[in-house]
Amino acid sequence: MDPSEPISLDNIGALHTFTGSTDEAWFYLVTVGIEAHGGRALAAMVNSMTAVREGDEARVACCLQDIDSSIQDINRTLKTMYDKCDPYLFYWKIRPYLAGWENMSEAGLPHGVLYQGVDARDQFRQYAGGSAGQSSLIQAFDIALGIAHYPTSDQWRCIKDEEKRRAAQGLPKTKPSHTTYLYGMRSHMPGLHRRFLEDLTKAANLRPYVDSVQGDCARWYNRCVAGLKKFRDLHIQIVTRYIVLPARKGPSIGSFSFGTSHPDALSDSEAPSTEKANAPSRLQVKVKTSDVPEDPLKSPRLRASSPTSKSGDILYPQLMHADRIGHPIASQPPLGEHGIAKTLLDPSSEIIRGTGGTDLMPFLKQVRDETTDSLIRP
Ligand code: HEM
Repeated sequence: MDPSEPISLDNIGALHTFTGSTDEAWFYLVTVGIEAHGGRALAAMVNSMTAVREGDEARVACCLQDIDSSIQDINRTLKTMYDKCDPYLFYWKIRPYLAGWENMSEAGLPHGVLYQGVDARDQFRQYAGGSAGQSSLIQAFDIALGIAHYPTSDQWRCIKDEEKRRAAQGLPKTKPSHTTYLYGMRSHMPGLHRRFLEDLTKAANLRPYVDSVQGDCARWYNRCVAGLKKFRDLHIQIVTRYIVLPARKGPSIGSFSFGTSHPDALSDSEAPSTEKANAPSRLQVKVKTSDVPEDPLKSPRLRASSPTSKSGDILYPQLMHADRIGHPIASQPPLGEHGIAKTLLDPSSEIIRGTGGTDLMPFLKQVRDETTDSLIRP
């Protein structure tokens, strides 16, 4: 980056990537570009809250206008993902490095990954993969605008297990508002970002104020909410192109490429419904639960190897069930046919997981709809 120039997509580059591809670099750079546009919105959020406390209606409207303009820039930047990041390459080549190993039992990692030689005792660890769900910027918009999120049914199941565990250990129950996936992602943020979100939550006063004064404030407030809803619509379209469709299609080269039609061609109504997104796949391979070891310590077979050849394919090292010395296990369906996002143990459910382990389409749609719910009615 040239420090004398502003942070923009033309002025930043990636020093390191897993794959050495420009597609991977672009995936990170677009995210950075979005964060850069968000900077001025953060200042406007804090400013607007002070203005509310001082009862300065005109200033509140002005700050909301700044927030709106930053969201518009963010949305324009998000759309550029298609320009230099190919969905097929993303799903099959880049994403395995980002997938993580938390809530990934369905992908064959019921206990996470065995860390050997890291500390005295070899143990399984579970870590969520990298996701821009860990962006403190987007959560800051939600907090400032008073947009509330709730656990999904999928998360409730995890919460119930967690509650049982806590009860067994005599620990108090978790707080409901602290049990959403988005809240959990805060533990992956830098500490100061997390603290900022906590402080912002304590200070948040915009929505009730705007609701009481209406007028210009409500108009700009609703534009901000509509902008954030648009962000989530665009993001759902991206997830459809980059995860849902490749996961459904399987690794046939040429299925998606730079020839992919522009996202604008995929209208909101064309974004897949939950039912469509979860429809049975052509490449679905049934796996018996009995095929999967109860205790992977006794039967480890999830070591890296090749999905396509015995000698190993360095493009997809994480995608193959293999024995301890890396020989593919013939009776296991190679994860390479599905990608790490797909459920394997319960093909009838056809859940597609995000890198954070969410049942992603229902989750993303719920978050989008919760955004719309906070529009202020006159
Ligand atoms: C190829 C591009 C992208 C893909 C495939 C993608 C995929 C996903 C997935 C699967 C999730 C669900 C959570 C999980 O389990 O990981 C998610 C969440 C999220 N992503 Fe992305 N993402 C992409 C780009 C971006 C970018 C550039 C941003 C910008 C900040 C972003 C922001 C978010 C946010 C904020 C969430 C949390 C849900 C929400 O607040 O709406 N994503 N993403």
